This record gives sequence, structure tokens and C-alpha cells, in this order.
Amino acid sequence: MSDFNKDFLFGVATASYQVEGAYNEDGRSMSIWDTFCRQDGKVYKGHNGDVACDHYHLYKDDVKMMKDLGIEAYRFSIAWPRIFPEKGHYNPKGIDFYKRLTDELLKNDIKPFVTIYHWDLPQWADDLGGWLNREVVDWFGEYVSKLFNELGGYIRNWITLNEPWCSSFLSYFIGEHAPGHKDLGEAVLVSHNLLLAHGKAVEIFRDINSSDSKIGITLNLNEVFPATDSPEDKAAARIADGFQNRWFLDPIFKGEYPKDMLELFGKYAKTDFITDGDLKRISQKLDFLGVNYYTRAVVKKGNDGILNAEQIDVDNEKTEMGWEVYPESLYNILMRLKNEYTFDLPLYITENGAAYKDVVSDDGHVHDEKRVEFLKKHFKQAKRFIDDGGNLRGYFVWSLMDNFEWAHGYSKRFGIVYVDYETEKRILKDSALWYKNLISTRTI
Ligand SMILES: N#[N+]C[C@@H]1[C@@H](O)[C@H](O)[C@@H](O)[C@@H]2O[C@H]12
Repeated sequence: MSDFNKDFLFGVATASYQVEGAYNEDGRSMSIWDTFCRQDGKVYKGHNGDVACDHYHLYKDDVKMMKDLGIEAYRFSIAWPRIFPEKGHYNPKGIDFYKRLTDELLKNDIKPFVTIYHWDLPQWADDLGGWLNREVVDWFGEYVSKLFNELGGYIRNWITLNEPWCSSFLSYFIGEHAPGHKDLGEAVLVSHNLLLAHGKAVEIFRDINSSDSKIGITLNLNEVFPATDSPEDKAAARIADGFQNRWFLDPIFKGEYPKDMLELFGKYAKTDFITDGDLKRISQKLDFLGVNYYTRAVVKKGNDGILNAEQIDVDNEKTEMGWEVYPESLYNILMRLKNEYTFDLPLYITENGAAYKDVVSDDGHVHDEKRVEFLKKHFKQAKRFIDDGGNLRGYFVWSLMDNFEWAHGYSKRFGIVYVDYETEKRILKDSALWYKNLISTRTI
């Protein structure tokens, strides 16, 4: 058994579109996810975030619930369509919600960690090309300037983007997420514009915010294993690692795109998307890196004619998402970051958690033993990293409560708190009570 020190932050995470609801309240306009949900066949049973967990109206109860659990930090995102419902049109009512939420958190000694962009791009921006249009960097700059000026005095920890891999490759190449394009060249251009927007936000942040405020980015990273020791499978694993991890880590921390991926993507990218100064903007110094970790990947040589790297199904314990439970890779990823990219830069696990088939038992409780075991194993790996000299500052469990799980709608439950979507009633799962005990003892 070993203890997390007193400064380590035990948190939970959510995102605006997944929990807020109030999709058309107080001036909020449509986002690409409001649009995507209304397209046939895109989201499970046509679910959408119109109401979600109604966090917009129930936030005080949710903050009290966090307080009662001893939660020390709350990672949430801001909905761009609330702040700028139209191009160039600022909506003060939009900011007012986040001022109320932040005020409630601070009153309860819960540190706010804000994600500036967690996928709900305003529809007006997408109508003008969205992340495909390099002008989005300026629109994003106007958005973040308003956030820093209006909220910078209360919020000290800012995350520019959540999982740019999802906002680019999952959304513009694989097509599972909004806006649902399937074009690798577009996805590569989008990934670059996302990183430019990230860099623009860091520049503005450095101009506006005091030094006791911190800024970083959140990347979803996994550890990639070759299915066999064959040269073909090893080569496939290297490409898969480049596609998932190095394409973002290298420009942010080394100031250059990985050459092997640049060569591969260069065959598909529609324009010469890198111009002078871009990589300098993208690779500005950060105050921390957020890591979202869920599972590893085991890859064999594929034949899609593009990446030629195919993930295989591993005969091991899996979550409801079909993701292998592999806590060791959390340690390995953190150690790789420390040794190759971030060195002594503070790290946060900004998301880790699991979906399981949760049901309310006859006793009125939700006995999610598998999630308790999942979290226990992953917290142990986090502590192992700290004990081996890693500068891990905190851990945000995904998620505080069950919520809208993107293309899966409400069919996947990730929360440590159960949500009855008919009544919006919250029920603490056993994992919430386990987390409360971990926080109070700080011992894993
Ligand atoms: N899927 N899944 C769960 C979770 C998703 O709900 C978050 O919004 C993303 O940041 C990340 O993908 C992880």
C-alpha cells in the first residue's frame, strides 16, 4: 500500500455536450453534434444532447454530490456555441452559466479545470468550413480571448483541446464522429488547424493570464504492440503508433511532425498544409500535459492500402466498449512521455474510466464491481509511475456521471454516478463510494 501526497488532485471529468443539455437555452446555438445527432443513422437510436444530464440546471446538486464525495477537482468543458452563437457575436448569458458553475465549485473547494474545446464546434463555423478552414484559428482566438478575460480570474487551469486525434481522424477520416467525413487528406489538414488553434490559445494565454494560471492540452494516447515479432507486424505497429500518438506528440514537444507519417499523409493531404512559423506556434512551452488513457492496441499488418495496420481482437478482459483492460500500458505511456517528450513537465491523467452494463439492483444501489476493479488497477499504475519519479499531479476519472457517449448515445455508462435519464435522478454507484474512500485515505 502507498499514499498519494496531499497535493495530488483526485478529480472527475465531464464535457459540455455530454452532460449540459439546455441545447437552445440562454442564446446557445447549434453545434456540429446537434446537427450530427439529427442525421439518420449517425448516433445510436437517434439519441442527442438536447437534455442529456440537465447539468445546466442541476449543476448545484452535482457540485454538492462532488463535495460529498470529497472530489478535489472538476474537469468540465465550455460550449463554444454558448459563448459565440454566431460568428463575431458574443453572448454574455453563455459565460454567465460558467461563472455560476465555477463560483459553486470554488465555494465548495473544488478546483475547476476547463477544457476549452471538447468537440462541440458551433455549426456556423462548420458552415464556413470549420476545422478545414484555416480561419478557424482566428475564430478560436476570439473565443479563447473572451474566456480568459471573463473567467481567467477564477479559473487557473486550462486545457486548450480535448483529444485532437478524435476531432480530426475520428471525425474526418473514420467518420464516426461529427461532422462524419471520410477523407484522410481532410483529417490531416484538420489535425494541423487544430494544433494551430491550440498554439494560438497558448499565445493569447501568455499575453493575458498571470503566471499562477496554467495551460496544457489533453491527448488520447495508447500503447501499440505488434501482434507478432514479424517485421511486417512491427512495421504496422510503428505506423499505428505514429497515427495515434507521434502525430501529435512530436509537433507539440519536438516542433516537427514525424517524418514517416508526414511522408505517408503527404500522399493524401490536399494542400501543402504547413507554412512558415506553424510549428513554432504549435510547439510553444506548456505548463502540463493531460493524458486520456483507456486501453492499448495490438496491431498486425493490414491491407487497407493506407495505414496497412489492423488492430486485432485480444482474448482478454474487456469493458462494455469492447476495449481490453490493460492497466500496465498506463504506466508505460507515462514513462514514455517522461523519457521521450515531457521529462519533468507536470502530467495529469485527464481521463481514465470504463463503461460497464450498470443496473440499479433491488436494494436501490448500483454494484459496479468491475469498474471498482478497473479503477483500482489503473490507480495502482499511476502510483507506480509516481514512485518511479514521475511528475503526475492528478487523476480525473471519466466520468462523474453517466452521460451522452457520442455515437453510442446513452447506451454506454461511464459514470461513477448512475443517471436515470427518465427522471435525471443521480444514484452513487459502488465505484463512487470506493473513490470517496480512496480520496479520504489517499492510499492505494
Ligand atoms: N469513449 N469514450 C469515453 C470518453 C468520451 O466520453 C470523452 O468525451 C472523450 O474525451 C474520450 O473518449 C473518451
